[in-house]
Amino acid sequence: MKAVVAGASGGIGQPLSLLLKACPLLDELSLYDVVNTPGVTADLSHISSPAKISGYLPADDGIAKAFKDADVVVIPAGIPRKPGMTRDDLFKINAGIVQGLIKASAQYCPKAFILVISNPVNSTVPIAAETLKAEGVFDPKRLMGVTTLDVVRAETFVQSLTGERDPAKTVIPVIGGHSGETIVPLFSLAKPSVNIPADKLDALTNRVQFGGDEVVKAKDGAGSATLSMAYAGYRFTEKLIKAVKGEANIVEPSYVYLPGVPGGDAIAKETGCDYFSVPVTLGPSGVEKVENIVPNANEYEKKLLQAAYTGLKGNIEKGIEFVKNPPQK
Ligand SMILES: NC(=O)C1=CN([C@@H]2O[C@H](COP(=O)(O)OP(=O)(O)OC[C@H]3O[C@@H](n4cnc5c(N)ncnc54)[C@H](O)[C@@H]3O)[C@@H](O)[C@H]2O)C=CC1
Ligand SMILES: O=C([O-])CC(=O)C(=O)O
Repeated sequence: MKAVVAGASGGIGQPLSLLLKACPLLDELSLYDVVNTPGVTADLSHISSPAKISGYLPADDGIAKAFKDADVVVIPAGIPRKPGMTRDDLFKINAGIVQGLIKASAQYCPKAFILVISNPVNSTVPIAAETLKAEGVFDPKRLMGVTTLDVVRAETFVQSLTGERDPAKTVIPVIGGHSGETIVPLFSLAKPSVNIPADKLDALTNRVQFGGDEVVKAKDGAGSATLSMAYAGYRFTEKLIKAVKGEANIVEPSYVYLPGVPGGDAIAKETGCDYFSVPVTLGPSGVEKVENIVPNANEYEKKLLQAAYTGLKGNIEKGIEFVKNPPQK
């Protein structure tokens, strides 16, 4: 099992690479970035775990060597937000970065599972899908936008109300997209159920939707969530690897191309969105099936969902357009 991290020298890339280097399920870890991979690789190579590590820069066809025959490609490459920016403001720069890395995946590891972290996820995943389509290697079951940080935040923020010692023991589906109002936590479907006082629900929901802004503000110009994102990115990658290796009943929300995955058509019809984050059952071929929990949302959540659909449709269209009608240079 070989994983490649693209953007490995960054704020997310370094701690994510650390967690992956320590993961006993991996045989090979390859680090790719446009800067600093020799240092990060040398440092991580001293860790006594099974995964063999190698690092590459663009020179000497580094991207080909980095991606060659990878089973899993994780992409946290691209610029992060500064205060006052939306995730959509990152589109201009990150769209092209993601497209380039997806082209490399198509060329050097066409069967890899691709996990997209780079923002705006609502648009970068459609960019990835359209690029893979154009390269003739698109398998929707193998492309996943990483929205796990929203789930992790929902679990964490609700803990003050549940009093559970381990926040991750409460499973909360968070669906929709990955930005502001497109993020919809479904606390009414928490397992075990949680009792949220009516006067606390708005604030809790808003904190999950805008948790990213909280970190951007606190970092005060030095970027956005990196450590919690590395944790979340690792959590999703580890679940995928376990599922690929045959472990059953692994479910985690992820942002996927609905018309291409089992169970997705009904959700696309209901939401009017072709890309949506929903609980995904992971298996040896990636997305085994998706679960339509939208009808189970309560009235409060259904209102949130209406706002999410509107925002998402625009973000998705923008990503598709970027590939179909590339901006003139
Ligand atoms: N999906 C999610 O929940 C989250 C997504 N993000 C997003 O993740 C991305 C990365 O964030 P940070 O790590 O904080 O940024 P960063 O700036 O610290 O790191 C980004 C890295 O990407 C590298 N890079 C740039 N162009 C590249 C290319 N063409 N090929 C390979 N590497 C390239 C840079 O050299 C840098 O090392 C941002 O777009 C951010 O918005 C951040 C938090 C959560
Ligand atoms: O807020 C940002 O820009 C980074 C991000 O996606 C998150 O923390 O959820």
